Amino acid sequence: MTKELIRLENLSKHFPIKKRLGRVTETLKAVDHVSFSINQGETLGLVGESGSGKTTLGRTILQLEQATSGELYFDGIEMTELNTKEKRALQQRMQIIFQDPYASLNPKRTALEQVIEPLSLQFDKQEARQRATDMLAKVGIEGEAIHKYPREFSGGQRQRIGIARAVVMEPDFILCDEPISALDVSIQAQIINLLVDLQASLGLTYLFISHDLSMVRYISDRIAVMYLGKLVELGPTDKIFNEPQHAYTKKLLSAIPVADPDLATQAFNSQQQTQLNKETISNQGNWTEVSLGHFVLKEEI
Ligand SMILES: Nc1ncnc2c1ncn2[C@@H]1O[C@H](COP(=O)(O)OP(=O)(O)OP(=O)(O)O)[C@@H](O)[C@H]1O
Repeated sequence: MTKELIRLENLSKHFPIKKRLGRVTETLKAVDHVSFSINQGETLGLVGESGSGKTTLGRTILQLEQATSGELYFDGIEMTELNTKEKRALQQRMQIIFQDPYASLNPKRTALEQVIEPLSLQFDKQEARQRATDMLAKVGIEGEAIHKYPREFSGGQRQRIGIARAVVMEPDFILCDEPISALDVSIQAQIINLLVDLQASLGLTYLFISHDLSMVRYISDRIAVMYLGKLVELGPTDKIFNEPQHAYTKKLLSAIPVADPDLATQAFNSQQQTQLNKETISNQGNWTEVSLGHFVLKEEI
């Protein structure tokens, strides 16, 4: 049975823009009244051109940014109202995989130490070491390699360590923020396959941000399209690619080479999934459901 893990209702994140004499004269609406839900075990692809608000939205969901307004539910709990201790407890269940694994890893720590670190608060030394070693093996870093430093690994191997570090905490949700865009094309598919395997074996839920629409198409059950801080279209992957509705989505898709249709394998169409998102979105007005689970913003931006 499908279970909703994350729900956003009218979530906004605005940044003040300081102009003359340090006075706030304008606001940048990086995320503007965004509503959708993500189900357990699902991969929701998040696309949009640079600056459309994808990373800010992801960071706000993880509570690394404080929402300006709106509601954010994680496993049924409204997160924006929690105190720091309660928030931390929930944040353990959410992790992030960054674009640049080199920047996110500590250059002075070995692969094993990097993965032990988040475990050390929760487990004794021996248990943390065993769990870290097992997780590294799961992502393909084994034997003497676990004692090497980030600079001694290739980009793909470093991303494997970054993934091990995120997954070892047994999270429910992972924000994958451009996890392959810094890697060689030849390595990208391996990392994507690793993410897919881990999702299947551990029941992970992904919000997958990427500029690479072919990859988003391959990995995502549904796709959300952002434009200037707003969600403009949301639907099953095949609908977004084959029958895009919003002018911006059409433009975005027309800018890429036609992706291999064989890659679009995971259209996500369960009735229940549709109902959950219908409820969330229909509250906001101004949306049309063009086909089952496929929503388009009516207003012009
Ligand atoms: N801390 C901040 N302070 C002020 N403005 C910010 C901050 N973080 C992001 N922004 C602005 O918010 C807007 C959305 O940025 P964001 O990084 O979320 O977009 P994005 O879609 O992820 O872009 P990219 O694909 O290039 O990563 C941009 O105009 C950005 O300059």
